[in-house]
Amino acid sequence: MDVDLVLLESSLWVGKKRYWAVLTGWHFNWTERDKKNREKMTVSVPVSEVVGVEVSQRSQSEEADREFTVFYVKRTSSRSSNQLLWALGRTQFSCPSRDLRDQWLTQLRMALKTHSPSRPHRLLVFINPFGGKKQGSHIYQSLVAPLFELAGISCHVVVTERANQARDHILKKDLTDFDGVVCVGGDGMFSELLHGVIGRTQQEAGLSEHDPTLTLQSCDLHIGIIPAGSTDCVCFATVGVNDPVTSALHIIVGDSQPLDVCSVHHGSSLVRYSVSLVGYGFYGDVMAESEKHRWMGPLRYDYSGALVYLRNRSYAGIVQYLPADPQLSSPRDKTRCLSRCTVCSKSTDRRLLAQSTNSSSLHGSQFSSDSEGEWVSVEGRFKAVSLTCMSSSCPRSPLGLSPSAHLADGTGDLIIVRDTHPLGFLTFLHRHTTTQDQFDLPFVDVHRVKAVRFSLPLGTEDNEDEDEGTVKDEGLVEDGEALSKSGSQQHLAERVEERGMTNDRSVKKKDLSFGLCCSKTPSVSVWNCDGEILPYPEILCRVHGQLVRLYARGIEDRSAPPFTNCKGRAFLHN
Ligand SMILES: CCCCCCCCCCCCC/C=C/[C@@H](O)[C@H](COP(=O)(O)O)NC(=O)CCCCC
Ligand SMILES: Nc1ncnc2c1ncn2[C@@H]1O[C@H](COP(=O)(O)OP(=O)(O)O)[C@@H](O)[C@H]1O
Ligand SMILES: [Ca+2]
Repeated sequence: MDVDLVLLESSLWVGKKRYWAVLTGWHFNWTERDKKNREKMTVSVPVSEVVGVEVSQRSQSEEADREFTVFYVKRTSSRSSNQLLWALGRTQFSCPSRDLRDQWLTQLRMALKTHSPSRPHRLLVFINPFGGKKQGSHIYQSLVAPLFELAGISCHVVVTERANQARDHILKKDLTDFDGVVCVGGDGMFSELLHGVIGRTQQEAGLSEHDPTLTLQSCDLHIGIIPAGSTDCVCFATVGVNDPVTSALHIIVGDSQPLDVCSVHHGSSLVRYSVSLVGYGFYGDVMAESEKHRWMGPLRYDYSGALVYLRNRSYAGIVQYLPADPQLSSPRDKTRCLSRCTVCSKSTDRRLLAQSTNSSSLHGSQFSSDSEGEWVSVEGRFKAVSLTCMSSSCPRSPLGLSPSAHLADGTGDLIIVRDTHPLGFLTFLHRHTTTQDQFDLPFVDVHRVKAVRFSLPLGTEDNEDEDEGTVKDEGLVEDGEALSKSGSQQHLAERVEERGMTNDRSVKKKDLSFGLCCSKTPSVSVWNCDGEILPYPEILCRVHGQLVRLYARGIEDRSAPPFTNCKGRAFLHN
């Protein structure tokens, strides 16, 4: 166990008040002392949450030469939503002498280096100028860049000019020197970084992303998200709030949150990765519809949601799933995955143990779905079939698609909403916006799973006019191009283009939502994969535990302070 040794202590002044300041390896505390030297309130900042230390910016004077300012993470509540935000706290201290000020500066900076070693020094930042309300560049320049500068982080900034530029950059360019990659944008922009980072890591490890049975190499390069998109679900579900300053501070302090990732395959090819939503039926139709209304900004989802709801469609399908171990957790256990989650920690322990006992290392080893248990099959008509690796909470749905899902337990939650009357489905949807249990409905089932397969019943008219065989042999599909292993790429690319399967969501494509104007009700829907539309109804999804790491720490439990008062005095949380 680490001993909290005192590195430096002295009397310091803040304004006209005198404090006794103590720096240990882990905390910087300052306690007010009254004239009789009695201790009053203590403010305590974990060293890991100190953003930076500066000498006084005031013009040179003897007084200014004795001052230094400490910048640190300060927790506040948002007035409108009562969510926990992080802001920049600052306290200016005055020392009895310049020598002592220099000692404080040296010791604080040294403590930061030694006790907060995972901080990034150099970041590659991608800004999508068209995401959400098109505020990405402004948000970065006005709120984030000054904080990174204060923390001594140097950044290479790329303002994207096309979809997939960020992904391609990460896949192809030299990234030596970068500690992490950051996106300023929405879930689509995050997805670009996700694909870049996972793809690059597998290339370097010599692993094929196309084989769903292979255990992929987990990625070292961290991903940061500055929310500036429409849903910003990944940020909300991993930080607890969509606030650029809060996210920038999590990046600065070098937080590290492992995240489960689902790989989505069609035939023998990887189609995409997902962390939040792989959804068929309602969510697929909403995404397809919303692309026609992108000009509305984030409101396009509310509008399209209402339109799709009114269409009242359901789709036939066969859902098969591989259940996760029910002893470990359940999607109905009413728990929440919070910072330092024990369910996720146990999953980390199991992974470490597996790595240490498997001499050939876990990575690259085969996931045998046979030895992983029995597949369960459900056939029927569904309003929606969704798989999420995490809660997928977002401002529209503060507890999310699956409130008890875990960020890093190696499982996903499969939510099956069978065909029901419109009012029932409305109740289900509406419960996403309240604290009522959306799974406590007779037409809804939820399962914690390791893998899911979806297929169409024999004889279903797949509104894809062409032969399935051609598609099956082709590869990873992105933005209308087939990044494939083999096959008639041009043919597939044309088909994808025709149906509007594109990653460039700012470009309006041909209607693929089979709107109200069509006389024939479609028998198949599309998949919404973290906001991208997939060109195949028949897919296989596999959850990869803790495949990537974000600059986040999960949602902080407001009832538990981030540090403990070991000396039993009255503490004021910063
Ligand atoms: C009567 C009230 C109905 C309210 C329904 C609320 C259900 C909300 C669940 C939202 C889950 C969101 C999961 C995240 C998905 C994102 O990856 C995706 C792309 O986001 P972005 O790149 O920021 O545009 N967003 C969606 O799929 C939006 C779904 C909206 C459904 C109404
Ligand atoms: N410069 C650009 N022009 C057009 N599309 C872009 C650009 N940069 C990124 N994109 C794409 O825009 C899509 C949506 O971006 P995102 O930042 O997620 O915003 P939103 O949340 O509003 O959908 C992403 O899928 C991304 O690939
Ligand atoms: Ca999970």
